[in-house]
Formats: sequence, C-alpha cells, structure tokens
Amino acid sequence: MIGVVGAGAFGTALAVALGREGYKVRLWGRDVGPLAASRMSDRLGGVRLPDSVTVTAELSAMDQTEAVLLALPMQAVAGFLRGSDMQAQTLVACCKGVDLQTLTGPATLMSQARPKATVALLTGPSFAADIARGLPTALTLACADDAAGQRLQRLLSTPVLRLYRTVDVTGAELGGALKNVIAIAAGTVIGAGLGESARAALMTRGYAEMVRLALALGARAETLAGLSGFGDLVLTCGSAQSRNFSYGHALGAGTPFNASVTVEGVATARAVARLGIERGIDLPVTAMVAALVDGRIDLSAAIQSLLTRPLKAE
Ligand SMILES: NC(=O)C1=CN([C@@H]2O[C@H](COP(=O)(O)OP(=O)(O)OC[C@H]3O[C@@H](n4cnc5c(N)ncnc54)[C@H](OP(=O)(O)O)[C@@H]3O)[C@@H](O)[C@H]2O)C=CC1
Ligand SMILES: O=C(CO)COP(=O)(O)O
Repeated sequence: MIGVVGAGAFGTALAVALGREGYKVRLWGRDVGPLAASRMSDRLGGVRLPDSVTVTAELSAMDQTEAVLLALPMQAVAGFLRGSDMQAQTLVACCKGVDLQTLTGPATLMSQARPKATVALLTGPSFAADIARGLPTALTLACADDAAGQRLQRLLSTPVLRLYRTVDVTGAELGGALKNVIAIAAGTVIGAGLGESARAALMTRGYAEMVRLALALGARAETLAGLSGFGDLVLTCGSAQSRNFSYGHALGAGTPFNASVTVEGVATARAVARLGIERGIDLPVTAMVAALVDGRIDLSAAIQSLLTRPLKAE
C-alpha cells in the first residue's frame, strides 16, 4: 500500500500511475469529496482514477502504508507537518522549492520535522498530465540512505516511470527548486518578445547560477547535470505547459495570470535570493526574478540590469 498526500495535479498523477500498475494507493486531500464521487480529476484533463486508488480525507489512512508521497506546494509543507500527527515512517517529498521560513528544501524540512523517518525526494522533468496519461517519464529518487533509496526505487518505478537514484539530496532539492525560478525568467524573456537566443542565454547563465549555489551548499555538480537539474530546466523553460514559464510569459507580455495557480518559483525566488545574500553567492537571475515578482523593478529595468553586468569569463 502506498500513500499520497495532496490530491492536486502531481499527487493525483502519481496515484494514477501507480494505481494503473496494480498498486493499492490511498490518495489523501483536504477537500476530496468531488474527486471521490466522480473519480475524475479536472486538474488532469478528466483522467479517471484506477479502481485500486482509494480517495480519503482521513490522514490516519496513511499510517499503514509502505511509503507516503507528499505532493503539496512547498510553502504548505512545514504547516502540514506541524499540524498533522501522521505516523508514516517513510516519507517521499514530491515538491519543488525552498521554504521561505527555514530556507531549506522539502526533504530537509521533512527530516527535521520527522527525525526518525526515512526521507527521500522524487523530482525531475515530468508534467503531471504526461504521467497521468502513462507517457514515458524519468525522475530522480534522492535518498541519503542508499539502501532505503534502492528499496524506494524498486517500489515506485513502473515500466513507464523510470527512477534513477542518487544520495545527493541537496543537489536534487536545489535543481528542482531553482529551475522554476529560471523558468519564470525564460517565460518573461519570451513573453516580452526578446527571442529564442535570449532564452538560451538565460537558461545557460541560469544553469551556471544553479551549479554555483548547489556547489556552495555541498551538492555534487553531476546531480545538477542530471534529470533533477538540467533535465527539468530544459523541460520547464521550454514548454508553455509549465506554470512557472506561463507565469513569466504573462509578466513579460503584461497579460493577466490566474493567481490561484501553483507557481513554485515565486516564493522560491524570494527564498533563494535571501540565501544568496546570506552566503555571499552571486545569483543575478534569481535576484532579478525576486525583484520583478515583488514589483521592486519593472521589466525594462530587469532586462537592463542583466545586460549591463560587467563582461567576464564564461
Ligand atoms: N503539476 C506538475 O506537473 C508537477 C508538480 N510538481 C510539484 O508538486 C507540488 C504540488 O504541485 P501540484 O500538485 O502541481 O499543485 P496543485 O496546485 O495542482 O495542487 C496542490 C494540492 O495541494 C493541496 N494543498 C495546498 N495547500 C495545502 C495545505 N496547506 N494542506 C493540505 N493540502 C494543501 C491543494 O488542495 P486544495 O485543492 O484543497 O487547495 C491541492 O490539492 C509542487 O511542489 C510542484 O512543483 C512536481 C512535478 C510535476
Ligand atoms: O515541475 C514541473 C515539470 O517537471 C512542472 O512545472 P510547473 O510547476 O512549472 O508546471
């Protein structure tokens, strides 16, 4: 039995993917009445839940599971952990971001809140809708305890959902968090009509920034070059299916954006900009995105600030 906390797009997609393979899955959400009744998720374009997925509003349903996948927005994770007495001993963070209060990633936050639990992170290039449709996807499963990581890799992989393993949790956390910030910047550039060449420049300099921060925080460069970093950067910066990219596009084009949509890069830009200042690490793209989303600079000033940086070696 596998538990999934969060019946949004990603949690539901994971439940569908695992349920389709015959796993028994319990999917928890705080307001799951309509989903339990219709067994169709509107967030996933009407995908139907397999019979092996049970929808529940009772958190105690998570206690007898082999692992619980936590698919909540990053800024909701700390409050959820504080407010719940969930007893599950294996927790897999499925969110991307940096917590604004503690400036840590989701797996680190969970390890601190549940020191006795085995904690892992599932991250990488994957749109929930693709997973729910059964399209091939490869993800990173990061767990500091490699034996536990191997068990989870076997448990959660399916023929179309391939999990690659690493023990570098920090690197995987940072890749997933930072690519959303760079995707907002990429969307802004395209929305403002600055062209594909500018997007490629921004992605490349953004990637350099991701690696710089990750190395300073003890991560491995090769993790950033993998699915959870480079892979997800390419997907998110290159597709209008991405909410972070679309949010940036609306900023750049000066068009409205639905405020109820989950856009993890906004809070993460604020958190990472603070982290950069605290650690004395130069993060110009992140600082620009943080200033832009908070309205501290306008678009032309943001672009100008990147174009007028001193010329330097690559
Ligand atoms: N969507 C995607 O393609 C992918 C998403 N992810 C990551 O998954 C995480 C979740 O995103 P996603 O599922 O897309 O987001 P959604 O906006 O689709 O869903 C978020 C879910 O979290 C619930 N939620 C929000 N706040 C709380 C809270 N305080 N307590 C309990 N439940 C809460 C919402 O419940 P309610 O409906 O009641 O508000 C909703 O069910 C993010 O970190 C995202 O980056 C990762 C890979 C792919
Ligand atoms: O993380 C994702 C793809 O890997 C989903 O991206 P968005 O949250 O920008 O939609």
